[in-house]
Parts: sequence; structure tokens; C-alpha cells
Amino acid sequence: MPNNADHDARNALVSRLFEDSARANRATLAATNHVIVAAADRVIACVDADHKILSCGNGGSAGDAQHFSSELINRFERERRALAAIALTTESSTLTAIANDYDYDRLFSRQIEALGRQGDVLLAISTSGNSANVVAAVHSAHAQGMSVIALTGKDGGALAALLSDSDIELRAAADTTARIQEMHLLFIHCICRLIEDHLLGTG
Ligand SMILES: O=C(CO)[C@@H](O)[C@H](O)[C@H](O)[C@H](O)COP(=O)(O)O
Ligand SMILES: [Zn+2]
Repeated sequence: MPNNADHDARNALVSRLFEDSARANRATLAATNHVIVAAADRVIACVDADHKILSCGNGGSAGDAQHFSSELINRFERERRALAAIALTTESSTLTAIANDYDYDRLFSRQIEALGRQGDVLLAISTSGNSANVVAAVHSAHAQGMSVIALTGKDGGALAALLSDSDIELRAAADTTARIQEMHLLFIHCICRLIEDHLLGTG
């Protein structure tokens, strides 16, 4: 069992983490408020035209990619029609075959070659902006005529540099992976809320 001094130190650490997250939250809102709305509008145009959203990322960002697709396919907060979305992080046979036969860097890009169509949107998630398989996914999305919404952090990394003028970058104003991921989930929930308001009216 931790002693009292340890207990106080751990309480202080948790307070600091909450404070860091709140600071990141405020700074990210200031930097991205209108970009979040633009990203939601891009997804709305995609679903209104019966196109689909593909999503990808590694580690915690793989979880975020799945979190987003589940909220589109199932629902977020309100009853509405099902929306077409595929997380490219879930099919173990496909994932292991691509990594084994080609390269881990092609994990997502190969699936986009198979599934991506003009008018679809790729949600590309990387806290560093430097995951090679996410970078390759963006190249592949461009080749398929898709547009990209990139969730990034830090300085945006390689991802930010390769986005086209019609793509959208939502960059969390934070430097640590965990804080950036917390902002990414808030981006996702804001977009889901704006989609449901569009489909159902603000209620
Ligand atoms: O969730 C975490 C850390 O919070 C990790 O699993 C993290 O997602 C992994 O290290 C990823 O490989 C990091 O990739 P990226 O965000 O830089 O693209
Ligand atoms: Zn959620």
C-alpha cells in the first residue's frame, strides 16, 4: 500500500493531468473551433451524397477510428438512419495478411485501394502526424479521389505537410500523445453531434 506521502503525490499528479487536459482543451478550441465545423460539414456532405467514411490510426488512434465508425453506423445520441463507415483497423485476417505479405506501412493504403471511392472521406488519425501507414493512407485516399480529414497534434508532422488544399487538418494544441488523444475524441464527438443536428434538427 502507498504511504501518505505517496498518496498525496499521486493525488497531485492526477490533479496536474486534469489541469493539463483542461488547458489543452481550451487551447485546442481556440485554434480549431471553425475547423471542427468545417470537418463536420465535410462528413455531412459525404453522408448526404451516400458516400462513406473510412477511418484509420494506430494504438489509441485505432480505438478512435473504431469509436467514430461505430457512432456513425449505430448512433451517437439520437435515433437516426445508419451511416456508412468502415474502420480499417479491425479485420485481423486482412491486417495480418497485408503486414505479412507486403509491409506494415501498407496496412491502410491497401484497404483504401480496395474500398475507397471518389467522394468518400478518410479520417486519418495520428497524434505525431508521422505514422508511415497513416501517411500512406492519405496518399492512397488522394489517388482514389477521396478527401481527407486529418486529426493530428504537435507540429502536424508529415501528415500536415502532404494534405491538399481541399483536405482538413484538426490539430490538437498539445504535445503529449495522451492529451492529444483526449482532444481527438472531443473532435469526434463534436462532429457526431453536428451530424445528428443536421439530420434531425437541433433539438
Ligand atoms: O495510446 C497510446 C498512447 O496513449 C499508444 O498506443 C499510441 O497510440 C501508439 O504509440 C501509436 O503507435 C502512436 O502513433 P501516432 O499517434 O504517432 O500515429
Ligand atoms: Zn463516443
